[in-house]
Amino acid sequence: REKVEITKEQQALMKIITDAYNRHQIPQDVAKKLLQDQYSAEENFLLLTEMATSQVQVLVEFTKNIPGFLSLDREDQIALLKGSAVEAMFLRSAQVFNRKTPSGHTEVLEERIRKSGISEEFITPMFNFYKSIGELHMVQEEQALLTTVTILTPDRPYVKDQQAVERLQETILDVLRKLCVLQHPQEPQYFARLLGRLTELRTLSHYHTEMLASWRMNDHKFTPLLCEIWDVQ
Ligand SMILES: COc1ccc(-c2nc3ccccc3n2[C@H](C(=O)Nc2c(C)cccc2C)C2CCCCC2)c(OC)c1
Repeated sequence: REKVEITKEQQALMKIITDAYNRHQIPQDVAKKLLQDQYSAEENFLLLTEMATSQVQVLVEFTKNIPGFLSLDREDQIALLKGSAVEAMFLRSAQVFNRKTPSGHTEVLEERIRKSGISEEFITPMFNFYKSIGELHMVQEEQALLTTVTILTPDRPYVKDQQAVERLQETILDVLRKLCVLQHPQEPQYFARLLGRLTELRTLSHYHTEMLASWRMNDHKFTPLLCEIWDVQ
C-alpha cells in the first residue's frame, strides 16, 4: 500500500485550521441549557436564532484563519459564507449532538429537540444526519477540515472565480484524505464516507427555510443577520 505522509506544510495548515476551529466555539453550551430546562416553542425558536446568529459571527472569524481565504475576491468571500452558513450550523449541531454527555443525557437532549417546536417531518432527516455524523467518530482535526471543505465549495451561488475556490478546497481535501487514511487505517473507504456526509448535509440544508416557517408558533422573528443569511422575512 502506498505510504501516506502528511508534509510539514500540511501539518502546519491543519494546526492553523484546527486551532481556529476550536477557538471559535460558541461561548455558552446550548446542550447544557437544553438539558437543564424544558422551554416553550417560542423560547426554543429564540434560542435557535440566537445560536444561529452567534454561529454566523463565529464562522466569519473562523474563515479569516483559512490560509488563502482573505486573498479571494471580497464578494466571493461573502458568497462562500452565505452559501455555507446553514450547512456549517448543522455540522456544528451534529457535533454538539454527538458530544459525549453523561449516559442518559443524549436521550434527554434528543427529547428536548424533538419537542422543541420543529415540525415532526424534519426530525427524522435531521437525526439521521446527526447519527450518521456520530458514527464516523471524527477526530477534531477531521471536524475542522470538513467544515473548511464545506465553506470552500466552489459552486455556491454568485461565486465568480470558482477556480480560485477550487484550488483552496483541493489543498484542504488533500490533507483531509491523508488524515483519514492515517486515522482510520482499517477503513480505506472512510474518506469517501466522510465526503458522502456533505451530500446529506446539503440535502438537509435545503429544508431549513421550511423548518423555520413550520416552527410551531406564530410570528417568527429573525435577527437582521439571519434575514441576510437565511433568506427569510
Ligand atoms: C434550522 O433548524 C434547526 C437547526 C439546528 C437545530 C439543532 N440541532 C441540535 C443538536 C444538538 C443541540 C442543539 C441543536 N439545535 C438547535 C441549536 O441551537 N443548534 C445550534 C445552532 C443553531 C448554532 C450553533 C450550535 C448549535 C448547537 C437547538 C435550538 C433550540 C431548540 C433545540 C435545538 C434544530 O433543532 C430543532 C433545528
